[in-house]
Amino acid sequence: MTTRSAERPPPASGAAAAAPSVGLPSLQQLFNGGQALLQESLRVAREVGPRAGFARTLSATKAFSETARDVLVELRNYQQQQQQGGGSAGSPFTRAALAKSLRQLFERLGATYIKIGQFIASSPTLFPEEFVLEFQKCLDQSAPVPYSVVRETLSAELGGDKALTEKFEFIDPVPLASASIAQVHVARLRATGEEVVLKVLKPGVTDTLKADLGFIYLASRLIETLAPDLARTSLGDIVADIRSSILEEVDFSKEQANLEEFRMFLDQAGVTAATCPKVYPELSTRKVLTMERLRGVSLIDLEGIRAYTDDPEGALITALNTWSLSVVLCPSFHADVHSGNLLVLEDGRVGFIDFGIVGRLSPETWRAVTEVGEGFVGQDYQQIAQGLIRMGATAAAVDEEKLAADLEALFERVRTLDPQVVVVADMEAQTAAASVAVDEDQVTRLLLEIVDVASSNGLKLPRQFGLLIKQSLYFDRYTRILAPTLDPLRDTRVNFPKTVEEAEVVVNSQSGRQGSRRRNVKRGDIDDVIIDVTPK
Ligand SMILES: Nc1ncnc2c1ncn2[C@@H]1O[C@H](COP(=O)(O)OP(=O)(O)OP(=O)(O)O)[C@@H](O)[C@H]1O
Repeated sequence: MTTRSAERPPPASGAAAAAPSVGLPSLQQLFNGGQALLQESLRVAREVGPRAGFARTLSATKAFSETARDVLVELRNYQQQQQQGGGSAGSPFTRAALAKSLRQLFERLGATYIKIGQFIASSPTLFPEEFVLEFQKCLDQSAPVPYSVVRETLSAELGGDKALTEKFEFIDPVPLASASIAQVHVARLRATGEEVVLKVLKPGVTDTLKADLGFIYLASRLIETLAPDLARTSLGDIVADIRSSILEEVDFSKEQANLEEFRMFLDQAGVTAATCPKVYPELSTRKVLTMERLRGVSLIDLEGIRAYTDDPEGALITALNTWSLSVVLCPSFHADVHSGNLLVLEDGRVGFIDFGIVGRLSPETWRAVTEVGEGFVGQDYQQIAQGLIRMGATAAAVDEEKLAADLEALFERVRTLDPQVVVVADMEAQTAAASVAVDEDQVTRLLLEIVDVASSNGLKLPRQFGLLIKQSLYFDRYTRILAPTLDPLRDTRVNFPKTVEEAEVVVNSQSGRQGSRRRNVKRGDIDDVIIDVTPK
């Protein structure tokens, strides 16, 4: 991850920086900004290249016109209903309707925009509720590319056809999974007979990303130039954050590093009941990630889990303990523990997969999170309020008492939430999937409520906090499914270490070892920045 300052585009020479507090830019500012923009445009155009840029423009035009057509149809239906005196159709002019059209457009625009959609979905501290909820539905399933194309990438990345045949005894031409950016194939290593999976970047993704991100960057600069007021809402920061987060996901060497970091943490903490795929660095590049295949079932597949362990509750506690220990002891934490990424393996261990999105916390934020956690355990809402105030950014003083009261009311509601949103064990696969979707939607709604309480009290919370809480809420849901009678905050089998020292005590008591297992944690270059989207 990068810091905001490292990624932030340089200010247009004078235009944005010297913007007046209200009104239109002066001619001189427009001239300066325009010049800078022209230079940027030429640079981006050079980076993208004429072919990629042209092809992208064509496909984007098609996506825009399809979406415009859909919006027009909705508009016509709405008008007809209004004329007939009916009123069941929702107005196409609401923010929710706009969010829906935008989500459909993003799906049509493909990889970059699907990733942006996912970024919006996971950033309730940044975007309005309607958009966060709508973009949860952003589908990341795309048609698989033919194996011959995947094979070309594998060959180019791993040393040619001959090397492929030497290294792999078998590569399954039918993909295990296919998403917008990557496709996953099962394979077997010739040398050891080990079963692996190959996560392969789809061809053309990088060109599309360059073209799209270049366009988005230029659009944000154009807005900054034309509307200096908006420039002061940190638009550049948001674009920079989106850009760095997307680029991280398509560079598999980053995911490799995240996996290795997590494995090292498991090893040093002596965790044996959970694992993540081992990476084969000699068979991995920026476009190909070769890793151990984990065989198992999703953490919410209660019936499937029972085939591997007679203690589903124990599996959940292992997942929970491992994840919370990693937040404290590992430089990064898994920031996408949705049900497809947490497995119960055939040998009963818990498997974490997909480390494309990770979070990192600065020491300050971690201290504040600790305070919030302590307050939560002791139901001390004053303390939770203090922690939130410490980690957030405020323009004016926050009324601590009122924030504490609002939080108490919110958590009361959370506790009494309808617990019947569970996946029934013997459901047909499709029905089960639908239930889970509802479940994940609830998780997001809860998070939005917390963010809402904070912002209605004048607090802006860092994006990393949103990521952290979202994972906690996922675990809360899994508890309702796997261990409805478990109270994680009071059960002595569940550990929530609040500091590195406490985490080490947990580790030592589990392993019977003494001494410090503290990693050389570098938390200084963390990007838990607060991005302010409110016009000042
Ligand atoms: N190490 C592994 N062992 C077994 N299956 C795996 C492994 N890695 C990935 N898969 C399978 O491939 C699918 C896609 O992998 P992954 O989640 O890493 O890709 P992704 O592009 O980030 O997908 P998504 O956006 O759905 O999370 C997983 O849901 C899982 O079914």
